[in-house]
Amino acid sequence: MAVVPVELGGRSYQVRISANLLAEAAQHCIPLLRKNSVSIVTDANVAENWRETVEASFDRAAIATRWLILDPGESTKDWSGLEKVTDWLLAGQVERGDHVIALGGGVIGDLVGFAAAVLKRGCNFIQLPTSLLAQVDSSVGGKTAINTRTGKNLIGAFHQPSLVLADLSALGTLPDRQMRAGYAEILKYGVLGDRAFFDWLAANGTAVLARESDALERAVATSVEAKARIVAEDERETADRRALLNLGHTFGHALEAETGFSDRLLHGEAVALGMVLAARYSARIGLMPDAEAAQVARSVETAGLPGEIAALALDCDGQRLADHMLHDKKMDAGTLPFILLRGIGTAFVARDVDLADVAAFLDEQLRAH
Ligand SMILES: NC(=O)c1ccc[n+]([C@@H]2O[C@H](COP(=O)([O-])OP(=O)(O)OC[C@H]3O[C@@H](n4cnc5c(N)ncnc54)[C@H](O)[C@@H]3O)[C@@H](O)[C@H]2O)c1
Ligand SMILES: O=C(O)C(=O)C[C@@H](O)[C@H](O)[C@H](O)COP(=O)(O)O
Ligand SMILES: [Zn+2]
Repeated sequence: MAVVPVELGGRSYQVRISANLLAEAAQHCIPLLRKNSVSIVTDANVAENWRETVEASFDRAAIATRWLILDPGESTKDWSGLEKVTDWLLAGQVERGDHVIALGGGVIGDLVGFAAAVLKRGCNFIQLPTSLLAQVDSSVGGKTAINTRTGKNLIGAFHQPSLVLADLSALGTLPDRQMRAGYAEILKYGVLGDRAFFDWLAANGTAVLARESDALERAVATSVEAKARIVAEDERETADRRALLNLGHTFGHALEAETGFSDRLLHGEAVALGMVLAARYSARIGLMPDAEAAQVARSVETAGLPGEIAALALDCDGQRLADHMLHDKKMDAGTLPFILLRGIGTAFVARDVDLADVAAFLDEQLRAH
C-alpha cells in the first residue's frame, strides 16, 4: 500500500492507495468513528458495483450503514443535491464529531464534502474515491463545491477530509471514457510541474489506461504526491502555488459551462482541451516553443481525449467563452490570472493576459481544422 501524507498541521490526513481497500473500508475507518452506525452517500452507478462490498465490510465490524443514493452525473452537484444530502444527514442526526462517508467520483466527493463543511457549521468526512479522477485529484486537498447557473464550483468551501482510501480495484468497473477523463488530470501534473512524469506517461499511459496494476499505482501515487505537496504549501490558493493545479481549468470550466455541465463534455475532457489551449496560447504569445505545445496536444490525443474545440461544434464565439471566464474564482481585482507554460513542466501564474486576445485566439481555435 502507498501512503501519502497531506501535511496540514491539525488538519493533516493520509491518502492510502492500494487494491481492495473498499473491502477493508471499515477497519481503516473505525479509528475515526465514534458510533456503531455510519452515513454513506454515493451515486446509483457506484452503489450498483460497490455498495455490497462496503456494506459487508462494515457489517463484519458490527457497524450499521445508512445509505443515500443519488443520481449519477455532474448535474447532481447543485443546490438541490446539496439540499438532499444535508436534509438526509440532519434526519440521521449526524453530529459535528461524526464522519460522513463520500463513496464515489468527484461529483459525490465535492458535494458531500461541501455538505459536511456546512452541516451544523462543519462535520467530518472521509473520501472513498471510486473514479480515477477522484483518486488522483478531487478527493485530496479539500476543495468542495457545487455548481450554479452562473458557473462551475462557485459555491463551496475549503474543508479537508480526515482520510482518503483510493481503492485501485474500484477502477475495474469504471467505464473507459471515465478512465480517460481521470487520466487528463494525471497528465496535468506532468505538464504543470514534472517533465519526467510527462515523459513516463508518454511511455506508460497505455498501461495506466489499461489498468495494469504497477503502472496504475505509480500514476495514482505520483499524482497524489504532487497534489499533496502543492496543497501543503498553499492550502487556500493564496500564494500562486495551488493555482497551478488549475492548469487548463480556466478554459475547461468555460467549456463545461457552455455545454451545460452535461455528459456532452466531462470535466476531465474539458481539462484536456483546456490544457491544449493553455499550451497553444502560451506558444502563441512566445512563452514556449510551438513544438512543446504540439507535444501536449499529442499526449491528449494519444490518450483518446478530445484535443480540438472545433470538434465540439459549439454554437458560440470566443468572446462568449471569455465571458464565462469572468466568473473564475481566480479573478483578482478585476483581472483574470491564467496558468500558462514556459515549457512542459514549468507552469506559472500569468497576471497580464489580455482577455480580448484570448477571445480572438479562441475564435481561431473554434474554426480550426
Ligand atoms: N475538489 C477538487 O479538487 C476537484 C478536482 C478535480 C475535479 N473535481 C470535480 O470532480 C467532478 C468530476 O469527477 P468524476 O470525473 O469522478 O465524475 P463523477 O463523480 O460524475 O464520476 C464519473 C462517472 O463514473 C461513475 N463511477 C464512479 N466510480 C465508478 C466505479 N468505480 N465504477 C463504475 N462507475 C463509477 C459515476 O457514477 C459517474 O457516472 C467534477 O465536478 C469536477 O469539478 C474536483
Ligand atoms: O485542487 C485544486 O486546487 C484544483 O484546482 C484541482 C482541479 O482539478 C479541480 O477541478 C478544482 O475543483 C478546480 O477548482 P476551482 O477552484 O477552479 O473550482
Ligand atoms: Zn479538475
